[in-house]
Amino acid sequence: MREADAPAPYVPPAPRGLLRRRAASFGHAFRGVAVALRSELHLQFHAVATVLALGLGYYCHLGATEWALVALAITSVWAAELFNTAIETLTDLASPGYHPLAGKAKDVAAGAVLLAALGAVLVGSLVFGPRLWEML
Ligand SMILES: Nc1ncnc2c1ncn2[C@@H]1O[C@H](COP(=O)(O)OP(=O)(O)OP(=O)(O)O)[C@@H](O)[C@H]1O
Repeated sequence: MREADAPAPYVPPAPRGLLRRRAASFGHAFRGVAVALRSELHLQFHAVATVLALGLGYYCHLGATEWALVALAITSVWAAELFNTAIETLTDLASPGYHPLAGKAKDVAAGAVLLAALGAVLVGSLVFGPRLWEML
């Protein structure tokens, strides 16, 4: 069964009150990350890479600016991958059959992930490269 044909999940009524609605929105967002993480192999790879980068950063005693750069690089890749997953899902829903525009949407979304990943490799090389070189 295609994901698009799956029965719609139960959506509870929106909670009353501003704070409860905000809390519910955070819940939806975290559920989105969890759902994508369970289904997307690329995100699971990013999760492992994130743990490794954080561990290496701790080991190398990074400074505040370096931590900021590494954090930005990590979150950029996660954000791009999550947008890519959302676009792929919507594209499969809107265009289950072959369509050049569907292909274009997926290729462009994948391009965003590629650019974010290249940026992360650059940041990682500049921050960790010299330290690892010294260790060798
Ligand atoms: N409905 C479609 N119409 C036209 N081309 C498509 C369509 N679906 C996929 N493609 C082409 O196939 C490529 C791969 O699509 P696919 O949905 O398999 O994503 P993927 O890159 O394998 O990502 P993932 O591994 O996350 O599923 C797209 O980038 C696009 O070029």
